[in-house]
Amino acid sequence: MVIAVNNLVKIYGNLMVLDHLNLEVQEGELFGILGPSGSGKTTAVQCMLSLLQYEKGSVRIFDTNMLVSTADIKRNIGVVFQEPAVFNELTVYDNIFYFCSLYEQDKDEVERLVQDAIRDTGLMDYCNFYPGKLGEGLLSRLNVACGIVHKPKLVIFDDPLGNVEVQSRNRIYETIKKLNAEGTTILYTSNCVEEVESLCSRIGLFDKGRMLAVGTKDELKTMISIGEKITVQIDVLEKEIIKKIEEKSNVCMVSYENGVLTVKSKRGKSNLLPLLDFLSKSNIPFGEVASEKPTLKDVFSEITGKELRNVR
Ligand SMILES: Nc1ncnc2c1ncn2[C@@H]1O[C@H](COP(=O)(O)OP(=O)(O)OP(=O)(O)O)[C@@H](O)[C@H]1O
Repeated sequence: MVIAVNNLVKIYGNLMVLDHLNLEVQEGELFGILGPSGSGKTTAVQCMLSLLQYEKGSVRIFDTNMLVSTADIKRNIGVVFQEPAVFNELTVYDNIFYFCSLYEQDKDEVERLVQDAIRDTGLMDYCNFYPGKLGEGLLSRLNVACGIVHKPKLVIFDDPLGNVEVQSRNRIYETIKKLNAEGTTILYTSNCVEEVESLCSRIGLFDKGRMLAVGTKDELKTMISIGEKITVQIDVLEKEIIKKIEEKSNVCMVSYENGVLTVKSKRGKSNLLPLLDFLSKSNIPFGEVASEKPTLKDVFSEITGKELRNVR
């Protein structure tokens, strides 16, 4: 176990931000914490790293109690927050060099690690730039490079991307996947479903400071009742027909808005062919048809009743 969080409680005034949080991340995992804005993700990360004090509970990282004074395991942890933590008076190269030298004394080794980080984050053409001259995407890449340059065994990314443009976003995803493939354990927090779904091997659905469900994306999708979502374009649909569709076995939700019929059905046999057959027999002309499996967004909203942000 690389991270073991046990019954963590953090209170601000009357607000219990972390409500007996439990979390286990195993060696080699790319574990995602998916939760809406304000659910307590950053607070959880800061408590885990002993950057914040908490009321109750314990945090063990690499089998050691994580305390403010626990300096020796910090060498093995890299942290990337969304807000870039770099020096504006140092160039891109010097920033990465500085952060690496905090952990590594051997100059040649530092040089080698810095070159690796520059290559992995695609900053080769920007080594002599100052952070103030970089756009948001490149600044984010520099922030990542500074957090991972010393090749820690665990990297924690706390919603690192904000509104970063696609090219830098994809570059950072590639960097994270490569780190993980090389054996680095990763904890990644986000409120973006697509991001967590495509990156993470195991995901914890998180709200109000609690872990609601944990599993692979496929495991999480089997936890809800919806098995299939069908959408059909129909210009005009009478209420009577909608009622008949609602009455069909296996159907759990029907809506008709802006010329689109949506039918959600329970797991089991697909409803697609019977539905199209029913529409044809009822002489209802229809256009484009789509059938999709539930997404993590559906899982989250069924468990919490809340919507999560989708693709950025
Ligand atoms: N220093 C503080 N004092 C009081 N309340 C705080 C403090 N820091 C955070 N909070 C509150 O704790 C809750 C959780 O905040 P936190 O930043 O951990 O959430 P988050 O999930 O990381 O959100 P986001 O994705 O927007 O960063 C919020 O309601 C926030 O207002």
